[in-house]
Amino acid sequence: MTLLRAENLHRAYPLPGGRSLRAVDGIDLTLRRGETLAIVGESGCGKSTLGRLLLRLEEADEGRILLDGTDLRGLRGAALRDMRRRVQVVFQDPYGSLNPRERIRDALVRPMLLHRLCDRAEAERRAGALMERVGLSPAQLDRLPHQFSGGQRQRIAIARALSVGPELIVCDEPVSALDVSVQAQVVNLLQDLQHEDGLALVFISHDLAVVRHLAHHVAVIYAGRVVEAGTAETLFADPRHPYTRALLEAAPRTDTGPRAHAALAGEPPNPAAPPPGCRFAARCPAAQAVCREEPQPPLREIAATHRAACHFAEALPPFILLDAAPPAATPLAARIGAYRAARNRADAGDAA
Ligand SMILES: Nc1ncnc2c1ncn2[C@@H]1O[C@H](COP(=O)(O)OP(=O)(O)OP(=O)(O)O)[C@@H](O)[C@H]1O
Repeated sequence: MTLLRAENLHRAYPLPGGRSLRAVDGIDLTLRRGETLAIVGESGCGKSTLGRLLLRLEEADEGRILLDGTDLRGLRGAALRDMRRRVQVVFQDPYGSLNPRERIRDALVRPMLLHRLCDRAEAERRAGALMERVGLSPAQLDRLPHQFSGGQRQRIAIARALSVGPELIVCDEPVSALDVSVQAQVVNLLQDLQHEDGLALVFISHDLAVVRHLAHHVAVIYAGRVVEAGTAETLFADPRHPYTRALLEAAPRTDTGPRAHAALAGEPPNPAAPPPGCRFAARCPAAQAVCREEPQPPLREIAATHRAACHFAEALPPFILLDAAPPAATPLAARIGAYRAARNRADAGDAA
């Protein structure tokens, strides 16, 4: 069932003065066939770097990426080309990834010819069918990218990814640049395609509201490391890392309002000089001396399919999300205080 496994992935960027910025700092992931793994975290936490490593658009410094048990890092020639067919990508900005001077017909036909999947006539026929699959008309095949809306362009990018029959699509913030009303349509399309083709998706996003709707599994990244991972159901109902809780608290709650970026008090640590202890300690309302003094604890199992990297994962109080609280703007501390107060009220109610 496992399609993709990443083990101990590292990627550092050299900085002047011999220092380095550890963008991805020891990440493990598992994704099963036909499922969606969401990678979430704030801007700069390393999500896109991780996506590029999985796609081999960039090489990991260390670690393994296994697709059906084969390490992608060793692949060359025909084997690498086949991997590039099996693992496709959809980026945030389809306008950037579609050639503005290339007709949609050519954008869809070219990958099929490149991978020698069929002849041109058949590729043209398939291009028409792909347009229909993503909710566009084959009559639009001779248009250029600028003649489509943002949402339509993202549908085309998805059609292009599908054209070569992938098993996995890495989607890097695929709906973040779209209007909220269009976001849901594109997410629904991805889910339909996944259902029909048994596609696996890595869905990179800062938007927990979107992730909640489509992920089977979620990995929460902070400062280059996974701090919590589990099924979406468990993670949203019973988050055990204070960072996940803070992200959930800071995320907009409704599907109607604008999706602000998760606003958390304070800043993530400088990835070129992370603190010696837990990287979240400086922003964490539950932090104690051990969090600053001991190295960041590794991910450990706290229930079947649920892991968290926090000394106090089990000791945290039940998580209560206050729907009444205004989204996004409230500082982290106030939010933590608000859900603590709600918990206390709930406890008092239980005792009564
Ligand atoms: N090519 C690069 N050279 C140097 N530093 C880089 C490079 N690419 C990314 N970084 C740095 O690595 C860290 C992780 O960046 P990355 O883009 O992976 O994060 P992200 O979570 O995807 O953020 P965003 O959502 O803003 O894209 C950041 O500190 C970023 O500045």
